[in-house]
Amino acid sequence: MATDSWAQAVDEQEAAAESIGSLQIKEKPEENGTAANTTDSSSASAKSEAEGENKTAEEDDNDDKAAQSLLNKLIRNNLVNTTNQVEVLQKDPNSPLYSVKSFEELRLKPQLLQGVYGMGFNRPSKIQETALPMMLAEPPQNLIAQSQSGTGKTAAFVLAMLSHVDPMNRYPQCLCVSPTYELALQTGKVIEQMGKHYPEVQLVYAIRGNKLQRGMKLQEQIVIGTPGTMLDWCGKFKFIDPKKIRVFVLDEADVMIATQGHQDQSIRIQRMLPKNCQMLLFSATFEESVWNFAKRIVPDPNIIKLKREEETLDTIKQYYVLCNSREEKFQALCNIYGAITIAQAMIFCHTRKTAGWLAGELSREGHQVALLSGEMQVEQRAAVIERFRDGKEKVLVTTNVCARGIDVEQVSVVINFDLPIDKDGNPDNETYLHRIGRTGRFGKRGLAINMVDSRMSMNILNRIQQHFNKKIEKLDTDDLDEIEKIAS
Ligand SMILES: Nc1ncnc2c1ncn2[C@@H]1O[C@H](COP(=O)(O)OP(=O)(O)OP(=O)(O)O)[C@@H](O)[C@H]1O
Repeated sequence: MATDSWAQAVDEQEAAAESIGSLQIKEKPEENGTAANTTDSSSASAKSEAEGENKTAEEDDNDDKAAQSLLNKLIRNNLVNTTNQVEVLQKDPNSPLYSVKSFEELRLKPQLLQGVYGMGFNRPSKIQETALPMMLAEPPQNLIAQSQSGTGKTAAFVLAMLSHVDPMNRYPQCLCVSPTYELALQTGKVIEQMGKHYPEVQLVYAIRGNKLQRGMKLQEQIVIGTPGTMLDWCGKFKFIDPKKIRVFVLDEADVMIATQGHQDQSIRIQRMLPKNCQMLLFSATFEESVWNFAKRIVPDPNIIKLKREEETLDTIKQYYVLCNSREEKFQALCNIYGAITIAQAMIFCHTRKTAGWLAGELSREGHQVALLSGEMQVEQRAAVIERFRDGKEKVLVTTNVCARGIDVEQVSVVINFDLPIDKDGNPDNETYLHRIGRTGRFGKRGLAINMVDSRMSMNILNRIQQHFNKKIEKLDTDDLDEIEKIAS
C-alpha cells in the first residue's frame, strides 16, 4: 500500500531537487541575532528614545511596577479557566475540541477506554473523532492529518497504534518516528499511560543511548524513536523485522519531510516496510510544497486539512512589545519576569548562542531559569524537560528544538525573544504556530508575546499577521488603560 509511490516521489524529488527549495535542508541557524538584533533607526525606535529621555529614573521605576502589576493581572485573567471550559468548548461546533461522539462510539477496546478515562479525557476532540474511524477502518487506510497544536493528535495516533497491535505476537508491529529525542520520550509516555490497562502490549524506545545487544530481536510490539536510530534498528542491526510492521506513524510529518536528513532516513525506513503497511502522517502545519509532497508519497490517503484561518487558536492571545535593541528586549523581559512566572513560560531564541547569552544574563539578574538547546547531551536535555514539566523550573529559555510538540500544561506564556525566521530571513510561519502552540493546550488560554526590536523584525511580525490574517496587538506596558482593557 505504501512503498512504491513514496520511492517514486522521492526519486522525482531528488531529480527536481534544485527547484524545490522548501524541501532542502534547513541549516541550524547561526548567530544571526544579527539582522534582528542590531539596532535599526526606525521611527518607532526614535520615538521611544525621545520618550525615554524625558523620564526620570523614579518615573521609570514606577512604570515598571505598574506595568508589572498590570501584566500580572493580565496573565492571571488569561490563566483563569472556568472548571467546565473544556466541556463548553467541546460543545461549540467551531472549536477544534468539538465532538458529537463519545469515546465508546469510536469502538475502542475496553482496555483502551479505561486508559483514556484514566487520563481524565471525557470526550474526543474533533481530530480524534474524525481521524480514529479512518485509522481503525478495515482494510487499513492511510491518513495525512492536520489539526491545531494541542488538540490531541498524539492521543489519536497512539490510540490507533494500540488498537492495531496483536498482543499475542511478540515482535514490533508499529513504528512511530518523531523529530526529536524529547518528543519521542513524551509520546512514549502517552503510549504507556494510555496502554496502562493493556499490559500485554509493550513499548521500546529507539533513541540514541539505548544500546541493545547485537543479534537480538525485539519482542515489544511498538517502537517509538528518532529517525536515525530507528533506521539503524531496522536496517544495520536488524533488531526489527520491517516486513512485519503494520502501522508507520510520522509525527510532526512536515518537519520530517522538509528536513533533508530526517526525510532521507524516514524514506529508507519506509522502503523496507510491506506494501500494505498503514501510513499515518500528523502535524499542526503543512506548508504547501510539503503538503503536495506528502500527498505523492502516501498512496490513496484520507486527508484532514485545516483552512488557513483555522490554523491559529483563538484561545491564544498574541501581543508584541516594541523595543530598540537586544538590550532593551532584555530589560523588557526583566520587567515582566515576575508576571510570567505566575505559571510557566517558554522563551524562544533564534540561535543556541542567543539562548545561552539570555539564560546567563537572566541568571546574573537573579532570575532562576533553565536552558535547553541542541548542543546539550540528550540525557541533559531530558532532565531539563523533566524538571520543567514538574514545575521545578518556571522559565525555560530555548531554541526551535523545543518549538514542536512539547506538552506542558502549565505553560501560560510563550515569549518570542527572537521572531522565527528561515535561513533566508523570511518569516517562518510554521515555527511561529508551533512555538505559540506550547501554550493554550487543549482549550487552556495562553499568551504569546513577541519582542520586536527593529524595522526588520516589525516587518517579519507584519508578515506573520498577514499570513494568518490575525491581528497581533501591541502591548504597551506604559499604557495602563490599555492593559486593563485587555485584562478584562
Ligand atoms: N480528548 C481529550 N480530552 C482531554 N484532554 C485531552 C484529550 N486529548 C488530548 N488531551 C490532552 O491535551 C493535551 C494536548 O494533546 P496532544 O499533545 O495530543 O496535542 P497535539 O495535537 O499532539 O499537540 P502538538 O501539535 O503540539 O503536537 C495533552 O495534555 C493531552 O493529554
